[in-house]
Amino acid sequence: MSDLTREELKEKISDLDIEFIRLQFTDVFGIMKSMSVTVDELDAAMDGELMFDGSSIDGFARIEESDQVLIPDTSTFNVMPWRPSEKGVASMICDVYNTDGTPFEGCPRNILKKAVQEAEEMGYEFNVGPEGEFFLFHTDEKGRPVFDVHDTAGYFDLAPYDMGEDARRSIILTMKKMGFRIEASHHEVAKGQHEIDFKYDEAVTTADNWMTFKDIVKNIAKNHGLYATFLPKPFSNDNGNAMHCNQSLFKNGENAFYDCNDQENGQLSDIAYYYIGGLLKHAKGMTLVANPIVNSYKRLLPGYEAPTNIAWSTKNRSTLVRVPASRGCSTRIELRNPDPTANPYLIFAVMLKAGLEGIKNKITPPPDIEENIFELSLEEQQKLNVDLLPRDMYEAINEMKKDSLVREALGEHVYNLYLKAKFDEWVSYNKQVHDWEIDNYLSKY
Ligand SMILES: Nc1ncnc2c1ncn2[C@@H]1O[C@H](COP(=O)(O)OP(=O)(O)OP(=O)(O)O)[C@@H](O)[C@H]1O
Ligand SMILES: N[C@@H](CCC(=O)O)C(=O)O
Ligand SMILES: [Mg+2]
Ligand SMILES: [Mg+2]
Repeated sequence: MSDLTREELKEKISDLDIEFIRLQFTDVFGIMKSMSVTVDELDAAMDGELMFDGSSIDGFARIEESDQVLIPDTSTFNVMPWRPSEKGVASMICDVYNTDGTPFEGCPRNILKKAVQEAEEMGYEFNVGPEGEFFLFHTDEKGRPVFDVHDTAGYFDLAPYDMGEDARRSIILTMKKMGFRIEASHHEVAKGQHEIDFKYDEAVTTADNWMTFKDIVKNIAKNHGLYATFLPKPFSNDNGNAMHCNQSLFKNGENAFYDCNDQENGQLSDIAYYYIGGLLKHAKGMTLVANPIVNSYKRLLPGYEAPTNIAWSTKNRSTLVRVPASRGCSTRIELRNPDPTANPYLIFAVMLKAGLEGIKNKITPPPDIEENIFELSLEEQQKLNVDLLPRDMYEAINEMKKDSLVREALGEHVYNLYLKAKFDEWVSYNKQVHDWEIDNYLSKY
C-alpha cells in the first residue's frame, strides 16, 4: 500500500469500522512488540506524541534516557482479519525515534533502511524472498504447547497424513486478506513441519511482511488449537526450520544478477559473482545474526538440508549459497543458513552490506561445488578449500567480533549489545548439565 495522507487514513479507518490500532515494531532480538491505541489517539500517534518506555524493550534505550517515540508508517496499514470485524483492529509498523526527533540507532528497521539507502546510492533496489518453515504442535487444555507434533507426515504428503491442511488453508486465506501473494505451500520434510512461501518484495517491505507472517501463523494456529513454532531445531534427528533468504539486486528495473549473453557461467552477471563473493567472505561474521540462538547451531549439521560449509553451488542444496535455476527477473541468490529466529531487518541489512562489499571490491568467489558436501570427507573438503561455518554460538560470537563490516552494518549500539547479550546467553546455556551428558557419562565415570 502506498503512503496514505492522514485524511485518507482516517477515511479508511472509518469505512472499515476500525477502533484499535496496533503500533508494531521489532526489538533487536527479532520479537514483535506492539502498543495498542484507540482511533482517538491516531493524531497523537502520527504527530509523534506517543512515548513508550524503551528501557523495557530488549536492546533499546537505557533506563536513564528511556523515553522513545513510535512513528507509524502509513503504507503498512493493515486490518487484522482474525480480530472482530465490528470495532476491528488494524496494525501499522513503526519506526522508533528519540525524543529529539532523530531516528533511534537501535531500531532494526532504521538499520535496514540505512543499508538499503547505500544500495540505492549505487543504483540498486534490493529484493528479498524468505521461505517460511514452521512446526505445528498440540496444546494442552490450558492452550500451552506440548512437545508432540500434530502429524507424522513428510515432504509434500497429502491429507489425511498431512494434518495441517486446514490450519495452512486458514493461514493462507488470512495472508491473502492482508495483501500477501502466496507462491506455494506444502508439508515439509519433518513430521509436523510446514512451509509457506510468499512473493518477494523490496527488503524493508519483506522484513515487515515476515514479521506479519509469523504473527499470522501463530495466531491462526492458536485458533486451530495448535501451537506454531519457528524454533530452528525441535527434534535432534529430523530437519529443522530454515528461513532461506532469496535475494536479488535490480538496476533500472532489470535484474542485475542476470546476464542473458553469458553462456559460459550460466547467465549470471559479474555483479552476481561478486555479490556471492561478498556473502561468502562475511559468512562467518554474519552467522550470529542469521543463527541467533543456541538451538540454531543444532540445525546446522550435515544431513538435514541445512548448510555446514562456506561454499556455493548452482545445483545442490548442501551449500551455504545456492543459485536456483530460474533466470530472467527471477535470477536470485539463496542464502540457506538463516533460520526464522533471526531478526529479518538485521539479517537483510548484513547480507546486503556483505554483497555490496563484494561488488565494490570485485570479490571473486571460489569455484562452485557440485558435489554433495555432506558426503565429502574432511580431506576432500580441504582439497576443495571449503571452510566450515561456526559450529556453535561461541564460535559465531568470536567471528562476529572480528567482522568490521557487520559492525558497520549494525551500528555501534546494536553490535555491542548484541554481542554482550549473546555471550550471556551462551554462558547461561553452558552452565547447564544436559541430559546427553548424564546419559553418556554417568554410568562410565
Ligand atoms: N528476483 C528475486 N529476488 C528475490 N527473491 C525472489 C526472486 N524471485 C523469486 N524470489 C523468491 O524466492 C522464493 C522462492 O522460494 P522457493 O520455495 O521456490 O525456493 P527453493 O529454494 O527452490 O525451495 P526449497 O529451498 O524449499 O527447495 C520466493 O519467496 C520467491 O518470491
Ligand atoms: N528445512 C531445511 C531446508 C529444507 C529446504 O530445502 O527447503 C533446513 O533446515 O535448512
Ligand atoms: Mg523448505
Ligand atoms: Mg530454498
